[in-house]
Amino acid sequence: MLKLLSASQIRSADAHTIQHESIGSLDLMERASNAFVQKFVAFALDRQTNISIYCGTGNNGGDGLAIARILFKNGYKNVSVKILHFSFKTTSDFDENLRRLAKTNISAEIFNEESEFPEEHSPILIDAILGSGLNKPLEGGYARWITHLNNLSKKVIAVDVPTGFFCDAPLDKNAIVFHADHVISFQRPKLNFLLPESAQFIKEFHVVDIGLDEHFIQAQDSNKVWVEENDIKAILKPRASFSHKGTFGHALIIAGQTETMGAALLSSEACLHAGAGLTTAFIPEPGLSALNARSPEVMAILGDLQKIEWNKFDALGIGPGFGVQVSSLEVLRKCLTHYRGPAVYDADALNMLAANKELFNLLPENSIVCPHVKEFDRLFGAHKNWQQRIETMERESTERGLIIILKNRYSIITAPSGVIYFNPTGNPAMASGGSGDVLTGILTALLAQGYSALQTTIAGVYIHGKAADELVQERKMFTVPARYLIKQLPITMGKLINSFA
Ligand SMILES: NC(=O)C1=CN([C@@H]2O[C@H](COP(=O)(O)OP(=O)(O)OC[C@H]3O[C@@H](n4cnc5c(N)ncnc54)[C@H](OP(=O)(O)O)[C@@H]3O)[C@@H](O)[C@H]2O)[C@@H](O)CC1
Ligand SMILES: Nc1ncnc2c1ncn2[C@@H]1O[C@H](COP(=O)(O)OP(=O)(O)O)[C@@H](O)[C@H]1O
Ligand SMILES: [K+]
Repeated sequence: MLKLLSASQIRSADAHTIQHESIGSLDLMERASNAFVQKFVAFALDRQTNISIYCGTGNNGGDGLAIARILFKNGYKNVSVKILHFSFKTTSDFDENLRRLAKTNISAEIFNEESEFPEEHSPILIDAILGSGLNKPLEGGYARWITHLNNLSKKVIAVDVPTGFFCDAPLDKNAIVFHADHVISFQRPKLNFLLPESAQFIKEFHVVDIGLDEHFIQAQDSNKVWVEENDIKAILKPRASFSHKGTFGHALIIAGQTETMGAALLSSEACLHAGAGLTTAFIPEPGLSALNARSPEVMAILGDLQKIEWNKFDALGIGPGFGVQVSSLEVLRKCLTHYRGPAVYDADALNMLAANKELFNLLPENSIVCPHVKEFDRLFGAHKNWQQRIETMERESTERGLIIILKNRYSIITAPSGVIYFNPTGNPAMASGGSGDVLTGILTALLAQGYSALQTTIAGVYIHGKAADELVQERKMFTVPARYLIKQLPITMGKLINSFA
């Protein structure tokens, strides 16, 4: 897992690396600029393309000047530099890179706040005006120039952080920010890249390693971490030779009503595919033929609550398509009072918990709750922004001992320990009804197999997104309906296990 750092912690990591690695700050800037260019070439395959690099006069601007020189050396001959010299202050590394640029044939123009805007013929703009040093919202000349540049509707690649974009403070939707098609960011994703409010400013971000001291970074005081594939490989265990269905637990999925039986089918089928030894679905009677037709491996308990032998099950998943009527509420109440094993609460189970706070207070420690944003706000109240939601889930997890998954592009997981995990996998092809039901099935299956609630959550959320990523990347699928996701699960899990051997 990689620790996520604030902008000021990254600055300390820069300073530490410079001090302890006998590398000058200028060399670090050169390294960062080289790393940027290595990634950038994929976005400008034609080396004849005109590229305009807009630079400020701080270190982000210094990067821009170095990038111009490195691109030129790499065969991009139509690179031009535009320096927005709005402040008398320059950094020494900016100054030195300006001297180095002067020795090349690259054209560089200087503008001040009042300058008229130059004609812009380049289809690609590189944003090296302001980076992580942003300390107040853009106004005056910066605001005027960025608004103008945004209106040109060019392809924009930002260096480290788009100009005007705060890395850590809550994003204002009316902020003036240089809108970026791609951000090539140094060493770590910045917190706000991972939150949906960034979508209006950034289409895609990429992170490049610039060789900052990883020991120093990992020792920083940050409770936010970025999950990596190796973490999942370390969690998942291969299946032992003499294992049998009893080894992998018996999962109970409580889901579905007549009109939403699909949710029960999807979650129980996902549970089966994610490796539960036995899966039983508690469903209303009209769903039986569909269940048998779709997943003959799955057993059923039909409608009658009294038939559930609670202590028979190693894991429970409740909620998908379950409804919030009195009979469902009765089942949920029974779960909370009669079932003592690990459990996942999703969808309508969460809606009922939101409407019946006394039941919410009965949730045992280490229960997994997996709301999407609407369910989250129903449970915990309205929030102004995602940073507030993160604060709430961190507090609720630590106070109640729960594991909370706030589902999104980068699903966020909070644990009773106070650690906040950001999941990297998943993609917009998953954005259709049923994807969440599959996640519930995966989580229940992992719990049944004996993984701890936290291991289950970190691995389950990762596998869910990774299966969809593989379908998009390897099979070029445009959308990934839930049933395809389910079929991919054993393949994805197999790769994660086998590549470790
Ligand atoms: N060794 C390293 O550290 C490395 C750093 N690297 C690069 O450096 C970048 C950070 O550079 P930076 O700290 O110089 O800040 P930058 O973003 O260029 O801003 C310049 C100055 O603008 C000012 N300012 C802020 N907000 C403002 C506003 N709204 N309106 C007007 N002015 C505003 C503020 O000055 P102040 O207001 O404090 O006087 C600020 O200092 C980082 O993103 C990466 O690209 C890499 O090369 C790797 C090695
Ligand atoms: N744009 C996206 N990028 C990544 N993951 C996504 C995206 N859209 C949806 N998902 C994932 O799909 C799932 C949707 O869950 P949910 O909203 O509960 O769906 P449903 O209840 O309809 O099954 C979540 O795990 C979410 O993270
Ligand atoms: K920038």
